[in-house]
Amino acid sequence: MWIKICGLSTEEAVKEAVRDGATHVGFVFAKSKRQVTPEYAKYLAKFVPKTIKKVGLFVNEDPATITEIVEKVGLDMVQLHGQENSEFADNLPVPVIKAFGITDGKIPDEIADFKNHILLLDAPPAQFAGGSGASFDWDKVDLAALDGYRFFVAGGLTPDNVATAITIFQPNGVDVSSGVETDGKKDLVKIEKFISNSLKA
Ligand SMILES: O=C(O)c1ccccc1NCC(=O)[C@H](O)[C@H](O)COP(=O)(O)O
Repeated sequence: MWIKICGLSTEEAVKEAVRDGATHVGFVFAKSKRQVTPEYAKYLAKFVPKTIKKVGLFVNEDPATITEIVEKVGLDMVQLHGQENSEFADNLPVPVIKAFGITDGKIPDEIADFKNHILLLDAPPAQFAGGSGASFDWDKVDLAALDGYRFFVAGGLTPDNVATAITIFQPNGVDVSSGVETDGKKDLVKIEKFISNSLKA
């Protein structure tokens, strides 16, 4: 099971995620309250062993800028939260996670173009492109539409509901940001609980 802790912006939170068994850590480079500079992400990356994937989040960013940040920080993967198409993803220098907002349980037909990439099922973008803490309607999703795809479930996951999400979706991975925060800051106890509950599920 992949466990991705997203929107990390402090040394303590990165170290906690690493210590507890996260397989992926996410740094947000899009405009956001969780945004980090490439320079600071490079510093945080020093606390991430090579076995754990460092993922950079972008929203409709220019590919040259993404490539520059990938190289500068040493990112292993890129997560795209905008209207990027599969050709855009195919031309990036590292593997891609493509976020799809799920409305009324409908898995978008576009996922077919991203078969070679990893999907991230998320709440539909509203005020924010991601990281909103909102869920989508798990019960309405046609799970058969996901056959043959590698995917993370995300959107409103918490230490308390992650085991249920794993039971329903049998995903390759789970991803969280808001659900391991208290008052807008990463909460080390919640990170530990999220990871241990994911591993137990
Ligand atoms: O976290 C952000 O601020 C953000 C900004 C722009 C694009 C994506 C962003 N975050 C994505 C995530 O952190 C997660 O991968 C996903 O959306 C789930 O977030 P959450 O519901 O907060 O757990």
